[in-house]
Amino acid sequence: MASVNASATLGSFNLPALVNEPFISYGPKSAEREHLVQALAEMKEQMPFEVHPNVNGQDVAGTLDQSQQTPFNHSKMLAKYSHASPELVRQAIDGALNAKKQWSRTSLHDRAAIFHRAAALIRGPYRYRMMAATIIGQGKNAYQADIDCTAESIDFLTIFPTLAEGLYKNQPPFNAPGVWNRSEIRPLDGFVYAIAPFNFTALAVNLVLAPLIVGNVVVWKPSPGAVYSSWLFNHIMIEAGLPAGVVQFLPGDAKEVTAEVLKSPDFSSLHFTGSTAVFRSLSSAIYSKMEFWKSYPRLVGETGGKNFHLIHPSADLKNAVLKSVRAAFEYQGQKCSALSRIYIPASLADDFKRLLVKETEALTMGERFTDFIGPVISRTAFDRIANYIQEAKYAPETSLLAGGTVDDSTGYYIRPTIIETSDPRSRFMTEEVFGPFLCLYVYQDNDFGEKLFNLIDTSTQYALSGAVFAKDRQAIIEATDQLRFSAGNFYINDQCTGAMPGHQPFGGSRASGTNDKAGSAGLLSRFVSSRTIKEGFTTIDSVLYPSNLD
Ligand SMILES: NC(=O)c1ccc[n+]([C@@H]2O[C@H](COP(=O)([O-])OP(=O)(O)OC[C@H]3O[C@@H](n4cnc5c(N)ncnc54)[C@H](O)[C@@H]3O)[C@@H](O)[C@H]2O)c1
Ligand SMILES: N[C@@H](CCC=O)C(=O)O
Repeated sequence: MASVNASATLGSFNLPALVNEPFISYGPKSAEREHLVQALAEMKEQMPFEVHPNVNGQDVAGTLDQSQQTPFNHSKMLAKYSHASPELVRQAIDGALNAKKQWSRTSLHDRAAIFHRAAALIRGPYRYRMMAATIIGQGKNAYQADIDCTAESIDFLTIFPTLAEGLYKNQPPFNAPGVWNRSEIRPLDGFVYAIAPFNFTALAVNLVLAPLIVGNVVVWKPSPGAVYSSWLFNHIMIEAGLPAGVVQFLPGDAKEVTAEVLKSPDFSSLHFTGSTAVFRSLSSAIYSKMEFWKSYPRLVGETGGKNFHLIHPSADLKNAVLKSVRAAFEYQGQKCSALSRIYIPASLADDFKRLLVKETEALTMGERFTDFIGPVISRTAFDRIANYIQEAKYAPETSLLAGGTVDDSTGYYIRPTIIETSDPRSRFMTEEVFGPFLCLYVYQDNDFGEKLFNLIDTSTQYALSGAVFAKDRQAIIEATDQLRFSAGNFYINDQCTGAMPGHQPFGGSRASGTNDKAGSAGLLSRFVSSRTIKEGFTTIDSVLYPSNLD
């Protein structure tokens, strides 16, 4: 019998106050830029690093036959790593279930202390190593890495304990005389399986931490495109005091690891972020054998998008253009929220396109601090996006406005590309590309209203992120109302990317996911299976009620 953690019984603690992690500028001549330059140089000197699965708190050495290249230069390896075998996956599940006996009894405040300690480690001694790992490994510039692996990761680490405390405090409002009703926030039966995407170090952090803070144990398959930053985060959690086995870090063949995980009847939840196709196939596999599981598995998945900007004739043109360029091309369009289709009124079209193209063509590509654009993540992504752009360039209904060229001689570079189409339901306006590709459609000003809203709402299967740009309040009111189900994150006169935990809880519905919102209390509640306790303080003298008496 595991011992009960005593500290919960010796005080009613308050968590540290929430402070949003500020962004760092990394401006010219700043001290932080110098630190980062040094960390990047050191990492390039030391790489490739060796990464192995980490099970029950130990690295389990295997054959280093996998590699994570840097997308800036495909001849350079950031890390060599080994895959978890099916046998190791089984050991990891057993170890996690064993670790759960104590972790599920550990008080929220002790779990929170580990989270806050990890936040302090990222804020302090690990900041520049995390930055360098995310920049070199995932192809980000300094700003994109900072908002991700430091600011957003730290925000998840500090906000989850506070959100969990809110769940804990959510107690039954009624107590009859002589009765005390209580809700106990138990973790799910079994273990949670987390599968992470490559594009945000912080999203892996979210996938692991949300189940963890409410007492679950997590078997985690990181993305092959983010192995090193993921390993580093796991290492930080261990250094912060996370007990062995609570998180099992399992880089591996996605299908093989998943097949092994789904052989365990103790699988209780899939926490997934990635493409719609993969989440759908996993959901089908899980739903197809419901009688096999010990409980009803919770499926939580945040997936793809075809995100829009709708420009009204009254919009501030410059603001709309500049934010559209950022939304479409920051991090090479490899954000699930990236702008990918834009609707422009005919009255603004010439000026809008002129400025849009000018600003896009001015963006430089490369590895320098001054470069806004970096490479796409991998050879597979490069080939897929390059082929897509080729098809878009030569389709009969399109014309190329900017970009359209690619270069994989050193890294996986694709010029930010803008295509105009005369067919608003063409595949270029409806399919996710997940790269630096923007499709533009010019509508007649008179069509702003039901006809256009209906087009935006029904032309794709996705409903992740979108924005309206207008000065006319009535236009804003109508768009906000009519596009209610077209985006889980809706922006007014702001770009459709850049959601931050605790500010804009993020997620979409329809084919974009289960919309449980990363970094929200709603998400935590998906990993909770509460127990209601009723305690009676009074005794009774008779079986009969007064209504039974003569
Ligand atoms: N909605 C969101 O919050 C959000 C956030 C980030 C990324 N995304 C989406 O993620 C996608 C890009 O990320 P990606 O390229 O890493 O996605 P992906 O679907 O290719 O991979 C995601 C994860 O699934 C694993 N995987 C792949 N095939 C699998 C299989 N058959 N079985 C089990 N696991 C499998 C991968 O190894 C990886 O760990 C885009 O579609 C993007 O929109 C969504
Ligand atoms: N928080 C992010 C989520 C991006 C998904 O990949 C954003 O909205 O930019």
